[in-house]
This record gives sequence, C-alpha cells and structure tokens, in this order.
Amino acid sequence: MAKVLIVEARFYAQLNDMLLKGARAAIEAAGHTHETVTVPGALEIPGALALADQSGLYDAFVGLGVVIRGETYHFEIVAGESARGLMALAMDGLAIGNGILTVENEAQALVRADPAQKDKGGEAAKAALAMLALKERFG
Ligand SMILES: Nc1c(NC[C@H](O)[C@H](O)[C@H](O)CO)[nH]c(=O)[nH]c1=O
Ligand SMILES: CC(=O)[C@@H](O)COP(=O)(O)O
Repeated sequence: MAKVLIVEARFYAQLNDMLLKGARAAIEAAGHTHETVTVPGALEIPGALALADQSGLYDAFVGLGVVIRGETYHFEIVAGESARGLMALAMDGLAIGNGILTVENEAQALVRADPAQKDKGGEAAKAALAMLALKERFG
C-alpha cells in the first residue's frame, strides 16, 4: 500500500474541493492512502513537494491547484513555473501527478475540476500512481 501526499494550492477553494474529491477517490479506489497539505498558491506546490520528499514519508505526490488568467503576465509565471517545478522534481525521480489547472476562466476550470466531468484531480492521482508503479518496476 502506497502513501500519497496531495499538495493543494487553495487559491479557489470550491474548485480545489472538487479536484481533491477526484484525487482522493482515485487513490482510495487503487487501495492506497493519502494525506493533504495546503499551500497559498500554485507557485508554492513544487517547493512543498520537495520539502515533503525529504521526509521520506511518501511514495507518490499529487499537486492540485487552479490558475486562472488575469490581466497581467503573472499567469504565465504561475502556470509555467509551477509546471516546470513539478517536471524538474519528476525528472529527479519523484512519482508526481500534475493536477494544476491552467485555464482562461472559471467556467473552464469548473468542467476540469468536476469529478463527474473531466476529473483532472483524479487523472493527476492516477498519473502519480502510474509513475510510482514504474519507479517500483525500475527499482
Ligand atoms: N493567480 C494565482 C496564483 N497566484 C499566487 C502564486 O501562486 C503565489 O502563491 C504567489 O505569487 C506568492 O508566491 N496562484 C494560484 O494558485 N492560482 C492563481 O490563479
Ligand atoms: C494567474 C494569476 O496570477 C492571476 O490570477 C493574477 O491576476 P492579475 O494578472 O490580474 O494580477
């Protein structure tokens, strides 16, 4: 049984609750356990994952968040750098699923966060578990 850490950036609480529901359901359906920690925003997710990995307590990680474009270039920074940070950690051997939505508006986020629709939270959890299986296969 694996222990999965979910790191959520609760910038949009109601959307995050949907992502969390999907991710937790996927992890439990696969017979694994999970814990959740919360950070202010998507930019903090990679750092939180790195800190958590140093503990050696977790087998896999899921990053959840919602980044919605505003008026400035900051969207590109938050969306791009959170993704880049997770990718860097994955290339360093962590089993990670990226459930950080990067969207133009709340309507797009809702469809993707909803477990009954695109279920991106569940998708990210399944990706993390798939990477964990590969990690275990490759030893
Ligand atoms: N605009 C969004 C943010 N911005 C906050 C950053 O993620 C970060 O917390 C801040 O820059 C302090 O370091 N975060 C989201 O998750 N979603 C957004 O739409
Ligand atoms: C993704 C963001 O950082 C964005 O929500 C911030 O909005 P703004 O660009 O209008 O400051």
